[in-house]
Parts: sequence; C-alpha cells; structure tokens
Amino acid sequence: MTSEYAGDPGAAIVARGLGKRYRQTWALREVTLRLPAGRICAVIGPNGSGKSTLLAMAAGLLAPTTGSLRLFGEARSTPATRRRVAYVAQDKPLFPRLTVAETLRFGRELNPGWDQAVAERVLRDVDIPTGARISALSGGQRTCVALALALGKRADLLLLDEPMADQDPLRRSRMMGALMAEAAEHGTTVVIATHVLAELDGVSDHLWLFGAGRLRLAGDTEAIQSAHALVTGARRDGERAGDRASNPGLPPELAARAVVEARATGRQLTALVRPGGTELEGEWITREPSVEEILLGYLRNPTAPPLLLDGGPTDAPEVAA
Ligand SMILES: Nc1ncnc2c1ncn2[C@@H]1O[C@H](COP(=O)(O)OP(=O)(O)OP(=O)(O)O)[C@@H](O)[C@H]1O
Repeated sequence: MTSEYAGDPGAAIVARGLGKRYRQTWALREVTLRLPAGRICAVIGPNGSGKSTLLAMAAGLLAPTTGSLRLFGEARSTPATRRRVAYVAQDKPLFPRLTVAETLRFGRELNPGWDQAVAERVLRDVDIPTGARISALSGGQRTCVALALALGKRADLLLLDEPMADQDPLRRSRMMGALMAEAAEHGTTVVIATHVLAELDGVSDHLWLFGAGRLRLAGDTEAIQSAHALVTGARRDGERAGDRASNPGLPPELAARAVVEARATGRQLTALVRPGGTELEGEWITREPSVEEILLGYLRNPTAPPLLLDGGPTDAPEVAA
C-alpha cells in the first residue's frame, strides 16, 4: 500500500476507479475523486445516476465492485472510520415505537462522542417535541430527528442522502441553517445529495454531478464557475441552436469551444461554454454563470463534455478498500 494514498488525512474522501455493479447493471463506474476535509459537497444528478450508491459505499454499507474508497486516509469500513462518519439514508430508518427522547438516548448509548445539546437544539429549532412517538411524526419531522441523530454523533463526515426532500420551505431553510452552523463550528465535512439546485448557491463549496453512473462534473465550486462562461448574442440568419457540443448550427467562434449547452429563444442565442480559444468578436455578452445555471446546462445536455477538476491520487493501490 502506498503511504501517500493511505495517509491522506487531509482528504475526507478519496476514490479511485470506484465502481458498483448490481448483477448486470453498473450503478457507478470509474469514479475518481478527492474531497478535502471541511468541505460542503453537493452531489447532483438525475434519478438513478448513482448518488445514493456512492453515499452508501462511503458509509460502509455497500462494497465496491471495482476500485477503492478511503475516508480520512483510512479504509472506509473499519470501526474507527465508522465512528467518524454519520449517514442519513434516503429512507431515514428509525424505530417507530420509540419517542424522540428515547431515540436520542439510543444515539447517546451508541456513540461515545455524543452531543446531547446539539441534537436537542436541532429539534428545538424545528419545533419537534421530544415526547412525541416516532410513529406519530410526519415524514419531514422524522427526517429532522434523523438529522439531529447525525449531528449529535459529532461525526467528522456527514453523508446526507436528500435530507431536505420532504421538508417544507421554512423548515428546509432552518435545517440547512442549523446544519451549516454546526459544520462551520466543528469543521465537519458534509456530502449532501440533493435535487434542490436553487439552495446550493453560497452553501456548497464543492460539487459532484453524476449522470448514468459516471462523474461528469467535479471540483471546487468556484473553480467550476470560473471554468464556464454564459454567452448571449443575436442569432445570425441560418443558424439554429442545438444541444450538442459539436453543434453545426453554432457560429464558428462558439463551436470552436467546449459547448456545454446552447439554446435559442426567439432571435437570441445563449450558450454555456468553457472559456478558451480566440476572443469572442461581435455583439456577444459574456458573464460568469451561477452554479444553478451550470448544473442545469449539464443536466439538460447529457452528452456535454465532462469536467473533472478533483484530480485524485496518482499512486493509489487498486485494491478495494
Ligand atoms: N439494490 C439494488 N439492486 C439493483 N439495482 C440497484 C439497487 N440499488 C440501486 N440500483 C440501481 O443503481 C442505479 C443507481 O441508483 P442510485 O439509487 O444510486 O441512484 P440515485 O442517483 O441515488 O437516484 P435518486 O435520485 O432517484 O435517489 C439505478 O439504476 C438503480 O436502479
């Protein structure tokens, strides 16, 4: 085992050539990424693109078919690593017969570093009475209890699979606020799978976008933003917008770049491109796109060229870890 890879404690997650196959179907293929500790990483992708599979492998609940996955430089499924990780699964399994208070007591007994005050504060923030039975809570309220359990564990890495999907807008914003405050105070790394793109701006500082089991976009959010430009201009006669990188309908100065997506609205052409090549001449207006605009561009065009800025270890062992 190479020491550089195994001893990369500055990285919360390092994956190399990671893949997961269910019978004949690959849920995830050839994923190589590195998430520095302390980051808030959003995991985006259409239904079935492999997000939950990645999180479940990181949580030590699924074994990779290929490649390796390490947390804080260590094998992901050792007891020591598991203690550093809290995972909120999509279905948020809780014991329905227990009360909220009994559920927290359970959390305290299982976790040596348990922080009762944090768990109680999260529940108070969203008005969940600790005397209520889990079976009497709504789906959204149960999610809050699952998040309180995860935060009370005081883990170094929080893996959250669509935690806000069943929250009303007010509770969603309160939960995100509580989560971000806790993460900032303790330097916790958070990996959060979500479909809610609008709420990522200013929250996540790292992004992974998956499509059909492959990583399509990965890296620091600011680096991804500065690697794209949103270009708007008037269509010329005979041009038509399409959504392929090699779009013959694009003006030559745009077609020469990596085009993520191009769309026409009336006489106007808007294209999400990667900067490079010659300066754009003529009446083009260029600006930096928002994170949401970039993600939507990649989601709308599944054939857009991938941009993988995470790098990854170069001398990592090939064995599954
Ligand atoms: N236990 C399983 N057995 C067989 N196939 C599975 C299993 N779990 C997931 N898959 C398949 O693996 C692929 C990835 O699924 P995964 O749940 O990771 O996607 P996802 O991006 O989390 O989707 P969603 O946004 O709907 O939660 C899908 O094609 C899914 O059908």
